[in-house]
Amino acid sequence: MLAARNFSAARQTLRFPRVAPSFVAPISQVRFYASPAQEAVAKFKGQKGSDGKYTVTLIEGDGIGPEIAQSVKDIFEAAKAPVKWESVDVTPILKDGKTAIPDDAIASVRRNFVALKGPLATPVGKGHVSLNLTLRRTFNLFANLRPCKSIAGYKTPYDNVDTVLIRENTEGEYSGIEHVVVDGVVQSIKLITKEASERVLRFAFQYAQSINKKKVRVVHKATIMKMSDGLFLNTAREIAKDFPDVEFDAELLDNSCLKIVTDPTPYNDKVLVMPNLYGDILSDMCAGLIGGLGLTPSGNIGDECSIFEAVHGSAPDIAGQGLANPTALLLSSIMMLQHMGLHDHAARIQKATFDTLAEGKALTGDLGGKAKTHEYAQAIMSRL
Ligand SMILES: NC(=O)C1=CN([C@@H]2O[C@H](COP(=O)(O)OP(=O)(O)OC[C@H]3O[C@@H](n4cnc5c(N)ncnc54)[C@H](O)[C@@H]3O)[C@@H](O)[C@H]2O)C=CC1
Ligand SMILES: O=C(O)CCC(=O)C(=O)O
Ligand SMILES: [Mg+2]
Repeated sequence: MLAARNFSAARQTLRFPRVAPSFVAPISQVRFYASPAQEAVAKFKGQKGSDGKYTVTLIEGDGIGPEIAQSVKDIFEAAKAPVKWESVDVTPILKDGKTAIPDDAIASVRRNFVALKGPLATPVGKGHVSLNLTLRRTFNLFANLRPCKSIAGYKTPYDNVDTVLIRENTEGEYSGIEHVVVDGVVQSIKLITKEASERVLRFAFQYAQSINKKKVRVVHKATIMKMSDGLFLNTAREIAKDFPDVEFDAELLDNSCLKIVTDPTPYNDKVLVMPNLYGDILSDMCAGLIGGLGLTPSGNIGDECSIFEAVHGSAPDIAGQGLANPTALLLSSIMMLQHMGLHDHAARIQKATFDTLAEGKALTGDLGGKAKTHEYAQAIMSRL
């Protein structure tokens, strides 16, 4: 028992090593999601309404979803962001025997071209397939962009983490194609296609160029999955020829994990691109380097529509208690504003957020503070 308590105390110290905000990098000017690659790949097609606002689909999600979505709505209102939310219900329906997203929700995203999404829980073992994956597939959101940057003022073992991870978002190990071969033997199929690989790899190179990262690195396990990861890697080698000014190399996934947690700084000049599950796992790992899942945003990018969401899930352990950190969803909404070309609003909200974090007076519990979700949001709003 004592050992368990000591372990828990040590873990708290490791996870929440707060110090005075001595480390202040010029992060508030950083654009998480630069637009040039977006312009090339998936230009935002939404139009302002007669009220001067863009309509954005809002999927509040499960667990902490409604709490963090409320913070984003409050902050957008305080910042006078020209956004009108259209809330939709994505409780799954059965269509032709398969789990599907309700038609109204699909129509809303198609009409608005952009959505902000809270986390959606997936039952373990039995039950419906992941609605997150279903959404990504429905709208062909082929690239999941997951930037992860140190937060000024929040001290972690590494001060200057700046990883950019791009995850193939529609197939791979997430395909969910499984069957029983015979009793006691199941098979799960990792599906990799050249078409989906090409799309996400091309996006990775374009994105690297647009944010002035010099290198693209494929993270893979083609030593073991010679055909599937082999196809992904070989496709990357082909695509790399179209981008002679971007250096290209590859690394085995297990080695990447070791190296990133040992010292993430050599990854600052690279964009990492990889099959679906590797990106899922590595992005949570990278979040751990900067203070946890409360801080990392993402964008699911497609040709037509794009959906922005936090890297984290529904956090059932803290749901409904006002303990959630809304920063990850807020940074995702900032990526969304940038995607929509609303750069001034994005920059204002981003500055207010990073200044609040750097000051350190109103932090949520995951960052070692005592503020409730709405109190932290209020602190951001007071700077707008
Ligand atoms: N894109 C999505 O919608 C995702 C959905 N999920 C789903 O979420 C459910 C829960 O999954 P878990 O493994 O528990 O992962 P999780 O990401 O929900 O939570 C992991 C840990 O991080 C903490 N955490 C997460 N977000 C936080 C925030 N904003 N502020 C403070 N602490 C935060 C949680 O309290 C928990 O201790 C599952 O049903 C899973 O399928 C998981 C990941 C992504
Ligand atoms: O769909 C899910 O349940 C999990 C999704 C996930 O972990 C992710 O998108 O990072
Ligand atoms: Mg995940």
